[in-house]
Amino acid sequence: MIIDVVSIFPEYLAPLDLSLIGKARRDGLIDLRVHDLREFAHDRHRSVDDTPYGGGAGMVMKPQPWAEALDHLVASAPDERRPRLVVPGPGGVPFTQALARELAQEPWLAFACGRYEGIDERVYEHAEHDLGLEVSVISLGDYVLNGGEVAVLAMVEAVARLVPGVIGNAESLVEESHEDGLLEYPVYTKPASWESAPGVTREVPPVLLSGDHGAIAAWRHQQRLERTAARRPDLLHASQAVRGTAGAAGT
Ligand SMILES: COc1cccc(COC(=O)c2cn[nH]c2)c1
Repeated sequence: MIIDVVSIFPEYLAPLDLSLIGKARRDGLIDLRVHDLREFAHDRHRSVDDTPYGGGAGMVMKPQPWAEALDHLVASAPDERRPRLVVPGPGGVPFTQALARELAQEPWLAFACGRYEGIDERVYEHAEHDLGLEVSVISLGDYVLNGGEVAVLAMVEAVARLVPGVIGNAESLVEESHEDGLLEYPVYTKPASWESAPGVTREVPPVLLSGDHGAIAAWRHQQRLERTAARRPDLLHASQAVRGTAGAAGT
């Protein structure tokens, strides 16, 4: 998988050199390239933003530097291949584990890190209609960051770890939160009996020490249901909603 990231703060993406993602890059599983948007701004101040037409507070990112950066990425491709363009933004579709799985199937992703009040809309039009890119505006959540870099760190980590070979134990990818619509069960490790404070001992649930794998699986599933009901009832209702409509249709 090829991942390009364009940002006015390329050093923000340095953490992607670390740990599992860094190893995946060294192993050649992921080819990640970070580009400084200012390389494509040619005026004396290498400006990438200007005041918004129509008025309003803040600044908007100019179209030309972005268009030149995207043109450069596409031109760098050896053949007709095109990246899928992802623009993290508060106005995007929700980033979910399902969308991470979808992006992990893409051979080439390009992330555009917006800042200020956003990127001139004509950049999205240029990418889609002049470059023929699929453009996805994706939101991490309903809050506003100063720029897309932090969102890209999260999205790249969520996507890259799904690329075969990046995570050694593929087993651990299966039983995770959101893989099947439920949150994960509580986990424990040694010691079985732990003195958490003077005179206070905390035990591991006995079922987990029983060796009865059926009982353990049942307990874990029950824990997942209880946690999801408590913390994410929307996830439960979503699945019930689907069942409900199916039920209605089936009546
Ligand atoms: C594309 O233009 C902009 C403008 C401003 C900030 C950002 C960064 O993204 C977010 O703020 C965000 C991402 N998910 N939830 C919030 C992008």
